[in-house]
Amino acid sequence: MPFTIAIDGPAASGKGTIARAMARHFGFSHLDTGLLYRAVGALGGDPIVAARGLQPADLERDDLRSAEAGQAASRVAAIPEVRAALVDFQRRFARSEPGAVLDGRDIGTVICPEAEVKLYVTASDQVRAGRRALELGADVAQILTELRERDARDAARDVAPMRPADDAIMLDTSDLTIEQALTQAIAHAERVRA
Ligand SMILES: Nc1ncnc2c1ncn2[C@@H]1O[C@H](COP(=O)(O)OP(=O)(O)O)[C@@H](O)[C@H]1O
Ligand SMILES: Nc1ccn([C@@H]2O[C@H](COP(=O)(O)OP(=O)(O)O)[C@@H](O)[C@H]2O)c(=O)n1
Repeated sequence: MPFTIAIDGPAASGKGTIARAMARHFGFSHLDTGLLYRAVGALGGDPIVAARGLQPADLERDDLRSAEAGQAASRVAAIPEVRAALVDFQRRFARSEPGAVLDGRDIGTVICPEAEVKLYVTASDQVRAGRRALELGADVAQILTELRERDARDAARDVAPMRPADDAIMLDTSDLTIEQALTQAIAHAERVRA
């Protein structure tokens, strides 16, 4: 039976960093599900058509990491038909052998409610904006506004809103280094696996 690790949380909380490193640690596959929504937003045109026809090459575009692509992703991610078109691919990926790590907003609640490990990664708004601003070489105040707007939209939408699963372990990385956050995340998963 494959082992699934579901990691959710708001923008720039550190979930991708933790997901990638956990996948490396356990020898699992990793899927950054935010990239699916970023690609649908970046493709333009009818987002439902774009989601239904999404190709692996669409995830390789070099314009997916920008703040604009994040906003476009968050808008198309509120469309039920867009989300529905992406479910099967994510669920299939989650069953990769010997295991998979998926990070996003609805992995523990909707995509993989049966995941063996569920983490909800958070950090204060200020810390998250500081990290993302550093990464993008952008203005912190502007990034803070963008993150808050996106988080509010992601949490308020009717379909698969961003929220911790009832059985998720909360991990606040505000005052943790990447190594400290990772040590806690791996320790939890090792306990579940044992
Ligand atoms: N615990 C941490 N301490 C300091 N910086 C972190 C931590 N976790 C992540 N980062 C940095 O913050 C930025 C955003 O992290 P990322 O994993 O991309 O977040 P998310 O996937 O939640 O958007 C990256 O530059 C990453 O190196
Ligand atoms: N499982 C997911 C993943 C992302 N998303 C949407 O896609 C947007 C971009 O996600 P992301 O994970 O790439 O964003 P960051 O947290 O890296 O900034 C989010 O703001 C959500 O609107 C989603 O709705 N469900």
